[in-house]
Amino acid sequence: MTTQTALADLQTLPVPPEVLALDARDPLAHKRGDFLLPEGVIYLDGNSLGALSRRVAARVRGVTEQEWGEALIGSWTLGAAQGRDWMALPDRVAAKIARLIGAQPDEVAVGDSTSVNTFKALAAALGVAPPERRVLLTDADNFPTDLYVAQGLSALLDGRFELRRVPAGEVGAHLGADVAAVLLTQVDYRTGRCLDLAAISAQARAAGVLTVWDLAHSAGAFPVELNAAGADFAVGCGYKYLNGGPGAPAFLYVARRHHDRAPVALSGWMGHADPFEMARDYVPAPGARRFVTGTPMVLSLSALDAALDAFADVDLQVLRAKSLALTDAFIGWLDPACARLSLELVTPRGHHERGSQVSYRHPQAREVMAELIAAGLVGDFRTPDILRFGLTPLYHSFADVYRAARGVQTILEARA
Ligand SMILES: Cc1ncc(COP(=O)(O)O)c(C=O)c1O
Ligand SMILES: Nc1ccccc1C(=O)C[C@H](N)C(=O)O
Repeated sequence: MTTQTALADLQTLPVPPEVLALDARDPLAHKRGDFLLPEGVIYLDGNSLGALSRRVAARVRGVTEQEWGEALIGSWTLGAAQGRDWMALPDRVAAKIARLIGAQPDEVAVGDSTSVNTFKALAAALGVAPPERRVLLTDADNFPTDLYVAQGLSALLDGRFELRRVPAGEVGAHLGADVAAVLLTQVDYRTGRCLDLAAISAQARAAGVLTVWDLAHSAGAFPVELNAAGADFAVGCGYKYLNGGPGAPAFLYVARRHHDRAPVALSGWMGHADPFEMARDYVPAPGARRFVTGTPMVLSLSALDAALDAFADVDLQVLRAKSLALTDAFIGWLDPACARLSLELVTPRGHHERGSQVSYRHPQAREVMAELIAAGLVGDFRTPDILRFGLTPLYHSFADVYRAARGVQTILEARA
């Protein structure tokens, strides 16, 4: 039997009653109906590109056809009166994201990519750090864009800051008197390992080091408490767990205490206190809005705005509990077969150390993932040997996860 045939009926694979019982008790089960997931696919890649929700599809149509097509320029200038406040979109979206990351609405700026916001955050952090601190500390295995942006900024600043890369687990030991800021991604994109944001932020603060958190794999996956942790800066993606769509605008968090001191590296007119005054000199808008650079990306901001409504009635503790239950279940269903199938779990088993994904090492990970995807089980391969499965508590059922675990097992058994 080929693996394709073995997996042909994955979507309809019978699910044991105890798994169905988990779905029957799932307080978020009704959320799945909000999403337009393709037939015949089990999609475990919401940590790369979140799924399309119905309200996003409808909103994008409305913004395109009515707000743009019919009202044209009026949607900028007459917007508020007609409920089409394009100019206020970044702030409206910021307020929705703020709730998910434990921040105040005026501490969040929305727009640009995560990479660009990482640049803004690092420049702001280095700008408020005491001048004698000359090291920018980061995880040696950080996501590439974080490393590249840090390298680029360090070069731009003529090497005034040394980029020091250490293993994530050793960051605490490197928070010395020469360190200005530390850039960390909370959830490792390969392994799904989650750093203790509160503990590290507290430790950094005690050492006089500013924190810059990349929440790409955190925001919308579980509650983040930036204010409570005393975190300084953070960035994150709009298109992963927030489901804002491909290339969705990203966010930047700047703690209030830094607003009036932190330099705005990309000081554009849309972060000006009064853009249409067309003044010669930059005067920052109040709060984090000053970090918005150019014209709001209306189509993609509208999509993200609509996508975020899926979270409006969601208790984030419930979201976290379901995420952990899903990842626990997936790990548990595959555990007995791991040794036989050369799968090595690289995601931590401890709840406090886990994001919302499960990753395994496998010697033929690239080929295995290609087969899984061809069979309708979509996860990711990440170099050099990682199989990665993103579990999203808003739209996954325990039945999906059961079938996915069976699918992985079937493919690997057929190869063995
Ligand atoms: C940790 C992390 N940071 C940043 C990014 C992406 O940044 P950008 O949206 O600028 O491509 C990703 C994924 O693409 C990521 O996983
Ligand atoms: N933005 C993308 C564009 C194309 C393909 C993947 C991405 C991802 O986001 C990858 C993700 N950051 C990851 O953790 O692997």
